[in-house]
Amino acid sequence: MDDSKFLEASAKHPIVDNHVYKYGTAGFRMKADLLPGVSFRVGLIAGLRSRKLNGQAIGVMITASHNPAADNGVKIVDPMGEMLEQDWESHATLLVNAPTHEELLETYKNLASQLKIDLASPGRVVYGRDTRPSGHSLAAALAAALEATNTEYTDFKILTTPQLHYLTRCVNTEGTPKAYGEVSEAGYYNKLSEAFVRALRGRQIQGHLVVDCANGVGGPKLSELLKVIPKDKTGFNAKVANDDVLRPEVLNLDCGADFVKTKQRAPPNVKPAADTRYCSLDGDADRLIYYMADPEAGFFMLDGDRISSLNASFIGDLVRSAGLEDDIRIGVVQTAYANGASTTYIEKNLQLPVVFTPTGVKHLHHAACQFDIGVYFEANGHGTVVFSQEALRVFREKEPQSPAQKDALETLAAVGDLINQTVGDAISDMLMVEVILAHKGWSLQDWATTYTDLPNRLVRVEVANKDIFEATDAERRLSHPPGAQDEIDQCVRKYTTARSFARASGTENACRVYAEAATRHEADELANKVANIIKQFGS
Ligand SMILES: CC(=O)N[C@H]1[C@@H](OP(=O)(O)O)O[C@H](CO)[C@@H](O)[C@@H]1O
Ligand SMILES: [Mg+2]
Repeated sequence: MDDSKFLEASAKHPIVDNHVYKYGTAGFRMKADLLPGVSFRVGLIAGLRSRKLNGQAIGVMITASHNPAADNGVKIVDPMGEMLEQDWESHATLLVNAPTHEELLETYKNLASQLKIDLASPGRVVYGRDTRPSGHSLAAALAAALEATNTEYTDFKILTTPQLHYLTRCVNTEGTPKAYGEVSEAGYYNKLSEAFVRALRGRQIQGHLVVDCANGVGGPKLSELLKVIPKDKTGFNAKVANDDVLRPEVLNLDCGADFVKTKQRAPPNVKPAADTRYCSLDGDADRLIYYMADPEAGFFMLDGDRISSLNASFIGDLVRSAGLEDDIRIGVVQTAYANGASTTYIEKNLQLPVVFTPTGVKHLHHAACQFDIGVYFEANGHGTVVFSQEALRVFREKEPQSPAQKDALETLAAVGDLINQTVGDAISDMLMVEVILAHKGWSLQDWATTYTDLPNRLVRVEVANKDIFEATDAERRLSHPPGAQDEIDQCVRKYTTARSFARASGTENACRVYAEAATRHEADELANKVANIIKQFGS
């Protein structure tokens, strides 16, 4: 490695003084003007990680998802499309915070020797970005680090986050028995479209679907996909809404999955009509929320918990029809934010085990991989279904004993291709929901009647230092500060069926309080009481 080349490139991409950076749940995410130096340094760490993993390609995605247009973020993707391994988050934090260019070079070399990485060995990085205007210069800063360290790279330009995860896995499995797909954006569309047709098995999708794309990257990408989906074979009639990517100021503004979930209403420019299905993606197309205008209830939302239980119900039935119920273990993974009614429905009605993990999809994904088929979604609509290699092999190779078994096995194999195995993917999840509704012959109303949500409230509480709040038991209880959990427990005990917890956010300097109770009034009251406890302990 050429030290002077390294220092010269680094000097052109300084970090901003007096700012402490931390690799969090969503990588490094903040105002875009703080990020060029960070992006450069992420290039360094991605190159190191690739070299550590024998030259397998590492992915980097430049996006700030549902945040405003002025923000951006840089996130690292491991070879199979998973989130960066946890130990490496602290390496990334260490490297990004090196105060001078010389100290950066020293930290880089120290990390390499500590982790036994040969800096002369080949490294490879692939990257993409969402539609934010700042993405272009952040990609250039990333490329500068890759150039300076002789790391091979491919710029896949504008992509959804899940597309970048898909491509990372494709690059690393190309030409092997585990080949995940063709290494191109077109390959992604063809794979989804083909699996969609196969999963429908001749069924026609009824009615219309309006897709709010949050004025983000999902808009143009969904339009590309719709060009290759055969309408005659699927009946799929989707209209793309909020797909203006030329005006950055409208990105995620009064639209998108995060807006719909947190405001519990449709985007003002989408006026739900009866008999039409609606869904919203977020700014980088990895979250999905469905909704409708119910003739009686008005606006009605079908969130990540509903998408999760719909998938679990469908896949559970298929596994039974295929005669595989004794061979394949299906499990559902949720966080403490999942509505208690969904958990009860999955355990009691669907008879499937539910496991809880801390917030953040990396935790859910990991837990889901412990099952042969693991279904995981956060309530906010981010999630997917993961199939073990063994399960996929059984679907292909098991000798069917009846036409019904054959049908179920073929549907399961198609579903395995349709669902993005690398990460939650709003576009792939949406096709999956459409397939399931077509199979069940369900409208959104039918889907909505599976269970009734418990009234709930989520409150954000500003505190001086959120880090004094430490959680345990899948973040359902506070271990610190001492005494806080006792007070929460006392509060909750005053209600007959209620649940509440508080935790420090992993993405913002604040705490979140969640409460669930038998009535709307009780849920609000409990959330406010617990929020007050957090304020007291946090001041
Ligand atoms: C209650 C909630 O929705 N929390 C979100 C939010 O995490 P916090 O750690 O709560 O800030 O952002 C995460 C990243 O997008 C997402 O995984 C998570 O579900
Ligand atoms: Mg997102």
